[in-house]
Amino acid sequence: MSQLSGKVQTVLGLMDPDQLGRTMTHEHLTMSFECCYFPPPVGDEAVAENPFHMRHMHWLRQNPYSCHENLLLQQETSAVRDELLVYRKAGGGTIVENTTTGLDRDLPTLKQLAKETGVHIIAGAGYYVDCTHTEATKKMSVEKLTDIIVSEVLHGADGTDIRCGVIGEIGTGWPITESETKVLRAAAHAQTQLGCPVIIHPGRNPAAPAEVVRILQEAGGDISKTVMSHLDRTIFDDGELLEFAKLGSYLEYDLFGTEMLNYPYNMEVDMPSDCQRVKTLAFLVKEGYEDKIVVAHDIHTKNRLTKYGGHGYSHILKNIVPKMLMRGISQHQVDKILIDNPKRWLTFK
Ligand SMILES: CC(=O)NCCS(=O)(=O)O
Repeated sequence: MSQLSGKVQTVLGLMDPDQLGRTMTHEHLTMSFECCYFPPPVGDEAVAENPFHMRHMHWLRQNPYSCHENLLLQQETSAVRDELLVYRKAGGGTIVENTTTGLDRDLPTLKQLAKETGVHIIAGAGYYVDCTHTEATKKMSVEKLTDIIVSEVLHGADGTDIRCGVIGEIGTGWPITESETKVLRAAAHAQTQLGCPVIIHPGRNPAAPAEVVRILQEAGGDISKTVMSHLDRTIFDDGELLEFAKLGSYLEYDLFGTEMLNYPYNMEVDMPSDCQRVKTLAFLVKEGYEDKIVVAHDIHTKNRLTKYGGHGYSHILKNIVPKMLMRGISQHQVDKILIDNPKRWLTFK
């Protein structure tokens, strides 16, 4: 038994899991999403240069990835601080900050935000998707990658003594690349050593989540301590969703607040509305998965902050919870989704 056993690890240190409270399991507070810039539609280049005006709000919601400045969430620490204070007032306790290597992780800023706002912040270890892996990362063995991830949890990351409390979001695409496969194996090996939670960003194909689970399992990973993120843009068929749910990971709906007509990274996808997300949660609850659901907003662009007319980090607590209750999810089940499930997942074995 390690000293982490039975605890959760925030950027301010070890904590009793009962202190977590309501938890968003997938957010970003400071990061860059420049790696995923997507050119604007032809004719919209001028708007993309300077979209932060009321008249461009709709454009920005529809094309969030087509404006370089919108991808620089790390420029908004002051606005994020204000939002976290609102989150606390709205009854929020904890945020799992999923920024890993490749997305400009900034642990000192996370620590400062935790101190200033009283929100518990849990930082992520490991690597984002292949296009952000450096040549050095791509050359590393699984053993070396494992050592780095373990060290980020036990000793601190990015040259600091600030420790990560979760592995991920580990980034994967579709098909999963060789380098991403090595990182997945390393995440599984590190999880075996540490008994810690893991969270995955799957590729944008309905088969991607199950393939990730297969690779993790083969490497000895604990799927019951793993969250599969972004299911709202990945699996659309109820039958396929139930097949995936049987594999035993936590099922994360983490794009609450995102409403867009065209999802640029996969034009086949019709991004669901929040009402459709709630309907899917109610379906999963009815099918017996209330102990496996977790939720979040995955804020990763500026336009989703309230400062820019977005929904902010309190949208689920303020607007989605009442809708869940209206659609037949009980208060007890809501508490499982917001408190009990994240707590179980985040507690080191
Ligand atoms: C930061 C991040 O990876 N967000 C997910 C964006 S996606 O469009 O759902 O893949």
